[in-house]
Amino acid sequence: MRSAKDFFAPLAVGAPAPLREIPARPSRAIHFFDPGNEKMAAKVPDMVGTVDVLLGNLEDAVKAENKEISRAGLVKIGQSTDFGPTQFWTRINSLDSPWVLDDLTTLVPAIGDKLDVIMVPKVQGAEDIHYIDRILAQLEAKAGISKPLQVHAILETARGVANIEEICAASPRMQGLSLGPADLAADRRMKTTRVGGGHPGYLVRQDPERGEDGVPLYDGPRTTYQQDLWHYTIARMVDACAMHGIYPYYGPFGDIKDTVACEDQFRNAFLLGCVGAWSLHPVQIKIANKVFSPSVEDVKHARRVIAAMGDGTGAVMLDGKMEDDASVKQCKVMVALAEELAAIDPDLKTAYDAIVLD
Ligand SMILES: CC(=O)SCCNC(=O)CCNC(=O)[C@H](O)C(C)(C)COP(=O)(O)OP(=O)(O)OC[C@H]1O[C@@H](n2cnc3c(N)ncnc32)[C@H](O)[C@@H]1OP(=O)(O)O
Ligand SMILES: O=CC(=O)O
Ligand SMILES: [Mg+2]
Repeated sequence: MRSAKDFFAPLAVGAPAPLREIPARPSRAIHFFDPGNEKMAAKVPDMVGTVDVLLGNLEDAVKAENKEISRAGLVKIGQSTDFGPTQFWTRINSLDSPWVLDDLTTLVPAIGDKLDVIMVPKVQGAEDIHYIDRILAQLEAKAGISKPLQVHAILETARGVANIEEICAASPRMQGLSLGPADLAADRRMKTTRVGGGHPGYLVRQDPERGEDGVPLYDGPRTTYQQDLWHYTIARMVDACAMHGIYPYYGPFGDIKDTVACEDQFRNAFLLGCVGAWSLHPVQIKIANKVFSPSVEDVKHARRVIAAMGDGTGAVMLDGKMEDDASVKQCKVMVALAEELAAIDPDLKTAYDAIVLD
């Protein structure tokens, strides 16, 4: 572990100084595209400004024989696109793969000044982040890059979950974590074959009714309630990220056609503290943008509480409910997010500006 005094020192002579704080940039949808797929790649320039993050994916979902084509496609897109307000990320291949070294040594010199964040899959522990941290510093120094690249780790191994705090704390480059439910399910030997989302078998059942003699009637009808397979991991990820000042994200939802369940999964993540989710198909961008933007009703309520609370101390009654120092802090989280999003999303700005406090 590095000492506190050299934590923010560059790891290579000539590399940019690490960031002291990770900027809170809107990232409601991290939209995945394969830069080697001509049809998808052709859509990228027109998607700028419609999505918070465009991510050129080089890892899983890119066939082994296409890895070089996708990498070259990403360089071309990076060099020829003006990303404006949209962040530009990539997901590199895993650290044990034959492609990752070429990913890094190609991408950083060619488009390192355009890339905001490098997503690293299958991170197991701090040692993986330390490896990336040093090599990025060397490549940034060689390429004369002035803005440090940030690093995002996918939480998709059991060891990664066990080491989550040390991963978050491993480098000042750490921007956030995403849940990777597909690889994590495989690594944990969970018995779901889905890419994220729920499972009808993971449920609790209503207690049986009792007869007049008090004996349970086990053969009567009983409602079942499907539970969230990912609750524990998402909550753990949110705490680790909040503790380290970085950002948690829900990952992929593979049932592209089930837009309703996708919205539910994203909303659960939003309510628990995530700032965004992955979009695998254009249809999921709209869902993420909606879910991860506070509703007009929530922003209105938050503003009313803040107004009613004056200096933010004490307790008041509003609509029959007690509000105090703690609830005003919750409301400030909501309003701060609304303000960040309004700054980049004109429709949201109009909707939030139209709020009139009763
Ligand atoms: C577990 C994990 O690691 S998840 C992360 C890795 N997976 C990914 O990145 C998957 C990314 N997405 C995809 O590959 C595709 O969306 C698929 C395979 C899921 C579905 O693809 P398709 O069957 O072609 O979808 P569909 O027919 O609805 O596509 C409609 C149009 O949107 C385009 N499109 C589909 N997905 C995307 C995308 N992610 N980005 C941009 N355009 C897209 C298609 O090229 C097609 O274009 P066209 O109208 O010009 O023909
Ligand atoms: O990479 C994502 C996953 O779910 O696996
Ligand atoms: Mg994965």
